[in-house]
Amino acid sequence: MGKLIVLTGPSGVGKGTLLKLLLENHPEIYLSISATTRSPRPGEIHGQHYYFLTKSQFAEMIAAGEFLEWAEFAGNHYGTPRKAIEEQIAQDKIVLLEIEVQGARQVRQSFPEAWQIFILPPSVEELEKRIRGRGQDTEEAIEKRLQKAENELAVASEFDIQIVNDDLNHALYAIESAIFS
Ligand SMILES: Nc1ncnc2c1ncn2[C@@H]1O[C@H](COP(=O)(O)OP(=O)(O)OP(=O)(O)O)[C@@H](O)[C@H]1O
Ligand SMILES: Nc1nc2c(ncn2[C@@H]2O[C@H](COP(=O)(O)O)[C@@H](O)[C@H]2O)c(=O)[nH]1
Repeated sequence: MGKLIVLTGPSGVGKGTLLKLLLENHPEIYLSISATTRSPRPGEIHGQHYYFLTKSQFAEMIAAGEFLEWAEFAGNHYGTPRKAIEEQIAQDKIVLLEIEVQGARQVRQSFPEAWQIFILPPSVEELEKRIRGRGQDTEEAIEKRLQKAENELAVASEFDIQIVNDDLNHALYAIESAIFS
């Protein structure tokens, strides 16, 4: 059987940036594509970055039990489609989820053998700088995400390992060591 790795942590901490580098180094890793009711950001493609769904399509998937986990985050819904994950794990693959904290907690319940990595910012000030610097969210969305971050950072110790994303390459190396050692 393969293994399930969960990358979690507050919005803007650099999960997506680290993931991209990780997949460049290890193309054999299968990255789960989430569903969301959020609108696409410029350049985001349906079926590649997310499955962009309407609220009713998302609700239908919940009702049909098609999510491994799902959560409401900063005004939108996000969920991990179950089928692809189960298929890839059955094929012995390393499967990676990049999800927020409530979803990661659900995975802990349903998939206790999953290895959960929490990414921390060097400071809250730096986290805010990164979310703002990304320049892709409205002021309202940024405020919601920063508020959420406070509670998320408080539970970092629940997860198997905590990695500070200060220097990008150091953080990447720490993730690779956690997954492959
Ligand atoms: N180590 C780092 N040092 C400086 N800037 C960084 C670092 N890692 C990521 N960033 C920058 O921080 C911003 C947010 O990164 P990213 O979008 O990867 O965060 P995220 O955790 O995936 O956010 P979300 O959960 O909202 O998708 C980006 O502009 C990225 O270039
Ligand atoms: N619980 C889940 N969280 C998810 C999933 N896919 C992404 N996310 C997390 O949502 C926030 C916001 O993402 P953004 O793309 O709008 O910036 C971020 O923390 C993601 O990790 C999912 O399937 N389930």
